[in-house]
Parts: sequence; structure tokens; C-alpha cells
Amino acid sequence: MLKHALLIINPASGNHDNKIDLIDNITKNTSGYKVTQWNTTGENDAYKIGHLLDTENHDIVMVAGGDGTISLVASQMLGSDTPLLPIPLGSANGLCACLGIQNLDDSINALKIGNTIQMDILSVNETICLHLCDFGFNAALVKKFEESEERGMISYFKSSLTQAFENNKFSFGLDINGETVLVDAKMLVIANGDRYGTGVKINPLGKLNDRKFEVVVLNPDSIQDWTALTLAFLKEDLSGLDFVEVFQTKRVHITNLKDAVCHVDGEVIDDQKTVLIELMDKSVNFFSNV
Ligand SMILES: Nc1ncnc2c1ncn2[C@@H]1O[C@H](COP(=O)(O)OP(=O)(O)OP(=O)(O)O)[C@@H](O)[C@H]1O
Repeated sequence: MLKHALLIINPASGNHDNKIDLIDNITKNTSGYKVTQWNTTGENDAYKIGHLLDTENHDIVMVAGGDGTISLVASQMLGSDTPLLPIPLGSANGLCACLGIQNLDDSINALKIGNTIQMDILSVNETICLHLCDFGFNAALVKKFEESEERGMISYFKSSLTQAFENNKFSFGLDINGETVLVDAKMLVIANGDRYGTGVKINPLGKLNDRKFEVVVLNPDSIQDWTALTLAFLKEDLSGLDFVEVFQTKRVHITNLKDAVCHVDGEVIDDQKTVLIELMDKSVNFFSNV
């Protein structure tokens, strides 16, 4: 008997002109499954997906979209044993990069191999976070990029340079592992995964299923520091840098003393004076190539 797969697609995600071909390709490569397709609408999707998952039985759930759509579906599958297969369609898809899934072929490969992990999920002021959340340099860049009319890598590079020259400094209070620590940082990263969608390994210690997450404090100040940081990213090893500090924990309470911009899985959230980040009790069963 055929297994039942639910395929959730965000028709507005990314810039795949030919979604019909993409869907054909997915169905061709999942011949052992009866596939039911459901499109997001942008209105009340979390509720509708929750209802669909409660009322029908599925052996797997496939979700084609950006990080936002994958996160939306995952939020309705907390604690479920049904495996979730992400199909990256977004512009960055940082979570998929951490799972070794960069395109449809990688998704199909993960499904064929059948390797799944119980992925840790974070709560950031009660918003779910799958991949990472950061304050300062990168979040301000994400915000600038969102506000700018321009798109593409050249515009991203231009925004990064302006951001680097602005050299904004931030301070944070961290209540972590029973201590209160004050840190200065250009950027504070709370990471479940190990890398950004660009492939930059911001958190070499990151494992998606180790029941903890990392807080990475980065405070490069001089051209030499930035150069050392770039080399460390290339070597995928941040140890030995005196302007980088890493904590591992299940809970951190952050006081954002200088109003740094923050984003959670690519969605900018402004005016976050205090942020509580906790590892949730429930995980989500994700297909993975790593
Ligand atoms: N049918 C739809 N029409 C328009 N917008 C939609 C529709 N379905 C979902 N959305 C919106 O899509 C957004 C989520 O997009 P998602 O993050 O998955 O893709 P993306 O923005 O292309 O990817 P990335 O964040 O990687 O750039 C949400 O804001 C949601 O409201």
C-alpha cells in the first residue's frame, strides 16, 4: 500500500518561475507515496496546517518554501514522530544549509537515505526559532536588505561594507548558566545550527540535536581582527580568537543594553529590550543529510 505524503508549498517563496515543474519533479521522485498538495495562502496558515495535521494521517510531511514556511510547519509538528522533509525554495534557507539540504536533489537524497534527527527547537520570547537568532551587525544588515529596493549578491555586499564602516558597538547583559555576564559585542549570535545560508560557519560547535545551543559573542575591533575572523570562518575554527567568546547552554536571558536590532530565523524583530531564549522540551523529527 502507498504511504501518504503531505506536500505543503509556499507559492510565494523564492524566485522559482516554474513551480509546476518543481512539483512534477517532487512527485516523480516520491513514487512510493500518494502525495497530497496543500498551498499556503499567507492568511492564518499555522492554524490551517495544524488542523490538517490533526485530522489526516501522513507518513511524511514535505515543505517547500523559505525558512519562514519551514518554521511555520515545524511549529505545528512539535513533539510529533512524523518526519519533516524541507525543500529549500527561499533566498537564504539557513536551516536547510545546516541539514546538508541545498536543493531539491538533496531533499530527495535525504528522503531516499531515510536519515532523520530529532531537532532541537528554541523559544525566543515565545517565538519558535529553528536555526539561529542574532543581534547587531548581521541583523542590521538583514534589516537594511529588507528595506532596500535592490536585491542580489552585489546589493548584499554593498550593504555589508556600509555596515562594517558604521562599526556600531553594542553591550549585552547575559544571565547564563547561573552567572550574570556583561559583554561588548558587534554581534551576538544565538545558534542552534552551525552555519548561515551563505555557508559561513558562525558556530563550529553547533549540532542541531545535542539538547543545547551556543551563544557566540563576536567583538572584532580592528582591520586585523576582521581579517583574522574572515580567515577563521574559512578554516571553520573560531578558537584562539581573543575577541570571540562562546557559551553553551539551555537557557539565556539577554538584556539588550544598546538597542541592537535582532532577527529570528531571518525575520527582523525590533525593540527587544529583554529576550529570554530557552531550549524547548519538544523537538521536531527532520530528514537530514548530515
Ligand atoms: N500564497 C501566498 N501568497 C503570498 N504570501 C505568502 C503566501 N503564502 C505564504 N506567504 C508569506 O510568505 C512568507 C514566508 O516566506 P518564506 O520565508 O518561506 O520565503 P522567502 O521569504 O522566499 O524565503 P527567505 O526568507 O529565505 O527569503 C510569510 O510572510 C507568509 O505570510
